[in-house]
Amino acid sequence: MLSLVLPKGSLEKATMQLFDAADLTVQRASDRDYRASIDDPRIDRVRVLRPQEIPTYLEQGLFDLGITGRDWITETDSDVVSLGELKYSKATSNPVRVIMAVPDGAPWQRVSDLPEGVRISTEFPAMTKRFLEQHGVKATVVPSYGATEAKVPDIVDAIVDLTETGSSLRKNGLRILDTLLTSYTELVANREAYEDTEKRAAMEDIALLLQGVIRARGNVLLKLNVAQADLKNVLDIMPSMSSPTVTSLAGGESNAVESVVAKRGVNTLIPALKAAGAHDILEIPIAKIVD
Ligand SMILES: Nc1ncnc2c1ncn2[C@@H]1O[C@H](COP(=O)(O)OP(=O)(O)OP(=O)(O)O)[C@@H](O)[C@H]1O
Ligand SMILES: O=P(O)(O)OC[C@H]1O[C@H](OP(=O)(O)OP(=O)(O)O)[C@H](O)[C@@H]1O
Repeated sequence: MLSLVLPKGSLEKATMQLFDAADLTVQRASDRDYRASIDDPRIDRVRVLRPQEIPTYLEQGLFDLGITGRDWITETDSDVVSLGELKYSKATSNPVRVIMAVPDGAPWQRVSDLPEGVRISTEFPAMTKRFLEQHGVKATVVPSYGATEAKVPDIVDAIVDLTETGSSLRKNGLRILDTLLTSYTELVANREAYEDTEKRAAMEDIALLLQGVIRARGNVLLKLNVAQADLKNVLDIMPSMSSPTVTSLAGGESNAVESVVAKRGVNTLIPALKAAGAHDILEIPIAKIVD
C-alpha cells in the first residue's frame, strides 16, 4: 500500500482533475482538507502539501509517491526516483520555465553583462546561486515568497521566476535574459519504496493510468462506414496512431473504419471524410490511451 503526497497551489486543480479522469478520484471534504483518500486498494494515505516541500519528504521516506515540479526537485537537490514527466502545468500542457528576467529597458543582454552586486529576487535561491556562479556573476540573491515580478526595478534589479504563458512577465514589463531550467510536473518516488517489488508495481500501475489520461487528451475516436469502392479514398485522408482498423460488414460490400485522431483538425476532417464517401460517422471521446 502506498502513501501519496499531492501538490497544493498552482498544480492542485489540474492534479485533482487528472486523478479523477484516471479513476483515482481524490476524496476530501473541501479544498481546505489536506488529508484526503482515494478509493483504490493500492493507496492507503493521501496528503496535499506545498510542492516546494514534496521532494524532501519523499527523500526522507515520509511518503512513497508524490507529484511535484522538476523545479523543486532541482532546487532542493533531492534524491528521489522519477517515474516520468506528467505533461501538465497550471494552465496548459506545456512545461514551465525558470527564467532570469530584467526590466524591458535594462542595458543587459546576457547574464554575464550583469554588474557586480546586482540584486536578484527569487523563490529559487539555490538554483540561482549555482547559475550565477557558472556565469561568473557576483550578485546579491534576495529570497522571495511570491509576487516576485512586482519587485523590479525599485526593490531588485532582476528576478529568477517561473513562467508558463508569459503573461505575468508581459504585464510587469520584463524581458527574459536566460532560461535556467525547463520544468515539467513529475511523478516521483522514495528510493527505498521504489526498490520494494510490490510498491513499485503499484507505482507503475498508477503511472500507467495517469499517463493514459494525458495521452488521450486532445484525441478522439472516429468511427465510420464506407463502401468498398470508396475505402481507398477514405483511408488516404484518415490519420491514425498506427493504422486505422478496417472491418468488413456483413454482406461484404461495405467496411467499418475506426481510428484515433487529433481533436484539432476534426472540424475539417469530418466533412472531408464525408465527401470521400464515408457515412454514419461517429466522433467519440477517449478517456485513456494505454500503449
Ligand atoms: N503557471 C504556473 N505558475 C507557477 N507554478 C506552476 C505553474 N504551472 C505549474 N507550476 C508548478 O507548480 C509548482 C508551484 O506551485 P505553487 O502553487 O507552490 O507555487 P506558486 O504558484 O508560486 O505559489 P502560490 O500558491 O503562493 O502562488 C511548481 O512545481 C511549478 O513548476
Ligand atoms: O507565465 P504565467 O502564465 O503568467 O505564469 C507564471 C506566474 O505564475 C506564478 O505566480 P502566481 O500567480 O502563482 O503567484 P506568485 O508569484 O505569488 O507565486 C509564477 O510564480 C509566475 O509569477
